[in-house]
Amino acid sequence: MNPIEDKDVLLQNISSSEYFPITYKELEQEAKQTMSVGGFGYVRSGAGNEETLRKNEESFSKLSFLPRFLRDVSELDTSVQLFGRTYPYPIFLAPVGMQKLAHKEGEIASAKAAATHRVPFVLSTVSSYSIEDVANATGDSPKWFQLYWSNNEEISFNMVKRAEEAGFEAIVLTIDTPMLGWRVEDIRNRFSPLKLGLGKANYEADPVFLRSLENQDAESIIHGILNNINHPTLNWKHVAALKERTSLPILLKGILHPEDARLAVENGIDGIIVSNHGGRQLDGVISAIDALPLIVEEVKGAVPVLFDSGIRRGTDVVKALALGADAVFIGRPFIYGLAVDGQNGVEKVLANFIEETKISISLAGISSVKDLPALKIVTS
Ligand SMILES: Cc1cc2nc3c(=O)[nH]c(=O)nc-3n(C[C@H](O)[C@H](O)[C@H](O)COP(=O)(O)O)c2cc1C
Ligand SMILES: CCCCCCC(=O)C(=O)O
Repeated sequence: MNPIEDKDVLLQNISSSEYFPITYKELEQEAKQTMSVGGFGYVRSGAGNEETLRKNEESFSKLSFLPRFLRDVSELDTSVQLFGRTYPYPIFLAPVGMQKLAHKEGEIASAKAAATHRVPFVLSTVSSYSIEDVANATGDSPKWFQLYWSNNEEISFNMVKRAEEAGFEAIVLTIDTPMLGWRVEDIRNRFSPLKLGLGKANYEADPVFLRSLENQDAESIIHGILNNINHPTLNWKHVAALKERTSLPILLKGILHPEDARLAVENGIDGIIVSNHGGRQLDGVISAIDALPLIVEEVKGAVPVLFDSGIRRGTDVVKALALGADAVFIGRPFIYGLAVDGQNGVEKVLANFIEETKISISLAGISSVKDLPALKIVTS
């Protein structure tokens, strides 16, 4: 594929009479206009003093490319192979719960937008539409399921079984959220989406969860979710038990310490997602991009290493791949696109990411995503 062959997206951006924000800051500003104060605050904010949220972006700015020239960059291969499948770009959509906060069509709109680009969509456990709703709306497009462990582990196993039956292709177990971080903005806004019942679709559709309740009225369902969603006992034994219950690849999301990466490989995990949850969990942790090379060095190619937290534009995608990530997830930027213009907004955000990524790889003198680890990056 010629990197500048498909100029439609760029031309659309330049010639369209309808304004659509391009940069992250512009997207954030536009999204703010369409969302409730509590909803926007929930998406935008990080934990504590937002040190990590800021660091995630600042660390990217400190990385500089050392590009190569006089190489033929007329053809570009952006595809990536993971778990026996080929995806057209190294860009996926991160699991983000309760997307109705951004748009009434929530995950259905985002998943359809991902499908138009054949980009994998990761459905959160606490989504506003269920596993089955999203599967029915998106056919055979690539989808993964993100699992928040339930204290009643049979609920976890049943959700994974439902995802498997609905055609989801991988399970992402989030390990950095045994409980919610200290979210100052939400406390200030008195905003608790789970207490409002915004993330209940997968629970309401789960017979094992419903059977675990004494009553099945709205209040009991929310109470049941809250009893299960904080899961401080989660440990490696649960990971082993999960492995026994599914044949799908399992990725652990939230790894920052090389030792945990080593344990993940030892425990037969299929993939690692280096992430600090977008600075929403433990404030003061290392920026995810600074943690990435440590994990890549430890894992030595034994399993794919994926990345999220702080990706704001195509050059960030290229930096993460150059530092050894096999693919990256976009979080807040696509949620802002969803808030601004539903499915269309997510499609545009993705199109802009894809175009800027393609242009940046070529300008760095590289012709294939697989060769990006050869691109030199310095800290300045
Ligand atoms: C509003 C919001 C909700 C999120 N919900 C989930 C979730 O349900 N499960 C999960 O594993 N991560 C969740 N995340 C974290 C994302 O998957 C991802 O790690 C994070 O957004 C990356 O940071 P970035 O948005 O700054 O790029 C959420 C993030 C946001 C902003
Ligand atoms: C205790 C888990 C609640 C998760 C809520 C969704 C999420 O991950 C977030 O960052 O917010």
